[in-house]
Amino acid sequence: MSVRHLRNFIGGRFHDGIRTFAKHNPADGALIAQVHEASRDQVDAAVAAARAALPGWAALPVGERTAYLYALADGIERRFDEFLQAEIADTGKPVGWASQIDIPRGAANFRSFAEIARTLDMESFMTDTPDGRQALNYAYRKPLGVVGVISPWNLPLLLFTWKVAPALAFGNTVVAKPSEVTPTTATLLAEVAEEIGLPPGVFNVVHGFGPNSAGEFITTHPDIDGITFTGETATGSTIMKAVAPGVKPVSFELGGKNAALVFDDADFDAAVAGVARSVFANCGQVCLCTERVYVHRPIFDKFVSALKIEAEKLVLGWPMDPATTMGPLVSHEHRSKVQSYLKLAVEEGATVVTGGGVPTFGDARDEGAYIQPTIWTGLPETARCIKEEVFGPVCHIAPFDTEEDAIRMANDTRYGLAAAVWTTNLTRGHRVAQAMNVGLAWVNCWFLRDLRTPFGGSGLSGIGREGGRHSLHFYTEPTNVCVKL
Ligand SMILES: NC(=O)c1ccc[n+]([C@@H]2O[C@H](COP(=O)([O-])OP(=O)(O)OC[C@H]3O[C@@H](n4cnc5c(N)ncnc54)[C@H](O)[C@@H]3O)[C@@H](O)[C@H]2O)c1
Ligand SMILES: O=C/C=C/C=C(\O)C(=O)O
Repeated sequence: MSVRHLRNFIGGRFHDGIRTFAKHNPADGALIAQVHEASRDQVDAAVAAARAALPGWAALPVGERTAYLYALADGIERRFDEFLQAEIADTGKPVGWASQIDIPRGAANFRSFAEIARTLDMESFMTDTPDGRQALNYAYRKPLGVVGVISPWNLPLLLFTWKVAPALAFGNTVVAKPSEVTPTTATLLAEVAEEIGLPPGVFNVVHGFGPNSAGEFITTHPDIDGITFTGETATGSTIMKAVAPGVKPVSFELGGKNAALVFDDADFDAAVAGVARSVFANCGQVCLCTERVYVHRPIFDKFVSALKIEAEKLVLGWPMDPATTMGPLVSHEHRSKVQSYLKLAVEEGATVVTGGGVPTFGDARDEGAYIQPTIWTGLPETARCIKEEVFGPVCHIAPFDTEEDAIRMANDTRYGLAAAVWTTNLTRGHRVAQAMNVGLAWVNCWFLRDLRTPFGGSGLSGIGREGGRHSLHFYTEPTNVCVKL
């Protein structure tokens, strides 16, 4: 594959950066792109372009504004294969997953938020007044303004568009920075924006890193009105400090240490298949992935054996091979982090049921960032491997005796993102799901998404919710108008 140059998209035009950095394919280490890092001046220029474009974009009739979003969705689909190849080369994720999840959701995010923006109602109240008359209150919503979007590497296009789409739909303009680890599909989206004639400055893409680079330049910029960020909890904390002087609103989707609870009344095969998916999908690199599995004691041994079989069935192949069910981790740096947990788990006393190391292939994949799917048992609930997010294809399985124990153990975390409950007892399913201290509780499924629902987490997993009208709340500011009648 030829080496692409990924440039910054500012004010509707592509610009070289101050320097370039290399982007490698995590499957075989091949150089795939030179990325143009934006300077502080270029981030300033992007913010200025977004500010200049804001009044015109915000004033467009909603039908005209959303027509651009539908065109962006169509544009992604027109270049589907190019987006797909780029996402796979950047991340190493299997073609089966990327073609069903990442790229379709890129288009769906634009369509869904266009639909939501077109069909919004408005909050209003009739209020009795002391003189026996009435007043009409209504919450008139205006765009937040120039929104800074900072996104991670695990679902690059999906998570980038999950924020860009609502921001644009509700009349904001955007300065967005994709992860330096996965910069390509954001650049392709900028090309689509250019192709469809999106007004210059409405959507700007700058490349770079966090500290002392585009990430920090965005979050500390005085003329940005709010920041929406998905990534690590520690980065969220840094960004909060950066925006504090300007008291800017933030929306944070951060890490997780998500539990799956498997009851003895579950459909056993469905639970095994579902947990295998929630642990190993995308090589464990979805914020929603399960890393702690709690299983009812009567079926514990049987479940551990069955999940081991599922893990060992995974095909660690080339990402573009349709038979591949697990690709490499996103980078060697990330693999080093995951490996440090594989080592730590053993030091902490884990029994390694399967995996625990790096596979060898005897071909160019040995230069890649592959890791074995890994299952542990036997760790105390206080172990670091039970408390800290690994973000790899790993889980610990522990037994529980009662529903109360399961709920207590699942909730014993400072994160609060997602949980999955496996049971055929519907009452129990609702009860346990409602008892989970998380933003997202699934029953007999996982990562089943309706884009109108609130998405996000509590505790260390984030601040606020996005999705449907929850996105409206972040991306707009209401002016309550009270009219005495
Ligand atoms: N809750 C969710 O919805 C969700 C979704 C996906 C990923 N995640 C989390 O994201 C993490 C993995 O992603 P990652 O490693 O790319 O996260 P990360 O925090 O390292 O990086 C995310 C983005 O922040 C930028 N950044 C880093 N430091 C910055 C700084 N000081 N100022 C401004 N920007 C900065 C990076 O360049 C990147 O674009 C995991 O913890 C995962 O759980 C959460
Ligand atoms: O890695 C985190 C996954 C996030 C998923 C979404 O934001 C979504 O499905 O909208």
